[in-house]
Amino acid sequence: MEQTVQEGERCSTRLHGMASRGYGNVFTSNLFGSPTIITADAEVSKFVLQNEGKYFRASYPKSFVDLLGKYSLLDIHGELHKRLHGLALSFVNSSKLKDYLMDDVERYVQSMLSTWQNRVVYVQEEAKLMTFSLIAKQLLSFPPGERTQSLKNEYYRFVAGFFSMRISLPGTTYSKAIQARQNIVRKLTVAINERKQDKITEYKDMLAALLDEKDANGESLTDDQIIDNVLGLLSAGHETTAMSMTLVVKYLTDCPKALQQLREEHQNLKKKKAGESLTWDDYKNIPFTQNVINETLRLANIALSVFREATQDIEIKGYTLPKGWKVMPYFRGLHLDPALYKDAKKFDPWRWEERIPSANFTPFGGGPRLCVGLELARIELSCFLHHLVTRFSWKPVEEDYVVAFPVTNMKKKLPIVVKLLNPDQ
Ligand code: HEM
Repeated sequence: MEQTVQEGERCSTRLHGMASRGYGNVFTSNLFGSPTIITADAEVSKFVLQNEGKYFRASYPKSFVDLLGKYSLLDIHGELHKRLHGLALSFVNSSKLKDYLMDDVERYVQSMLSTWQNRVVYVQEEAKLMTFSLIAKQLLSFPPGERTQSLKNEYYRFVAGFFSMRISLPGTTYSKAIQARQNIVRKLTVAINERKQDKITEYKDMLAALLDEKDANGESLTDDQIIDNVLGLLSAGHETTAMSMTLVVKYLTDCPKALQQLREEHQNLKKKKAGESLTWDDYKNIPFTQNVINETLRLANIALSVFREATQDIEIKGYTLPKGWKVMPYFRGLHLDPALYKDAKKFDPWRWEERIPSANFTPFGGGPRLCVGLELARIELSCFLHHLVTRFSWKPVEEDYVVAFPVTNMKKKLPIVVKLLNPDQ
């Protein structure tokens, strides 16, 4: 029987209230001032993701668009989206990962971990610092140091604006974020101009790819388009991975059996010595590590949801989703649904030994907007885990817990103390 989803019909009206209300459902709310359908139903969510461009279009809150810019991947559609999505994807495809991006990851991970002994380490802080430096290197060839640091400082004022009230009065978080965006734009304009004057053509970074890009008529991208895309990748590509690194440490701390099995998998890799790099072949040969990563992504739900809008009335599973309504596939609801995952709130990497339907697991979204950096993220996590578990043991300094809204964070930034497994190394 056909149903039209009515406002307030089911469940909660506040996102963070949903965790206690049961899952596997379609219900409505009013978010960011718009009537919104929230779906934690695998079939409906998959339909929404797959039909991007047909019945749905990405539609992020105004504050996101103000900050990321009108040419960021999140807010472009149709042919331009297809072209720039393809370009971003080609920048982090498997052959580039294998040929040189994985080497960067190895270097940056090892450099971070080399400073972790004999002090309290706030994993969340360190991971964010490292992944920011890494993406700044991969996008812009910025070396670690002053230039990256100054970009990072502006970035953190900028990112604070995403979930703030859109109030443009002096001193508000939002207007500080807009100011930070302008500062970042200035820095990126300098980088573009330097590159245009530079005779060296050997850069292998995303900026080089964006500067070289031409459409069918031979037209290059404008500086505004390039800047918004760099900023989009900078935002999409580092805190997500850093938070996954942080949470995997938390989950392994609480599950010694998984830590033990993970450590053995890495120690057994062709009997590697601690400190030796993880190679591409190793990466393809660590199934338990991939299970740990999947389980971390499932439980952590770093991307809580994505934002879409129905472009026409559309019926799915007996529901009519009205044209113009916002639609949010809510990944936390999906990934913690006890009907889909037994003991859904338990960290259980062994559950991945059974096949789990792809519609039930969408940490990277799906359809035409599937995350372009998913393999880079998996490699960063694999290299991090490899060096962490083969070189160190650790203990939490104090109890810490996950804050899940509006973005996932550890309340105390996950303080740990780290010891070398083998002090003679
Ligand atoms: C654990 C880490 C990550 C998670 C959980 C994650 C999650 C997601 C999700 C859910 C989307 C879909 C957005 C939508 O449909 O509207 C997405 C898109 C995207 N991600 Fe990631 N991501 C991660 C890492 C990365 C990395 C490392 C990069 C950098 C290369 C990256 C770049 C992007 C880009 C550019 C998009 C936009 C794609 C488009 O709209 O065409 N992500 N990501």
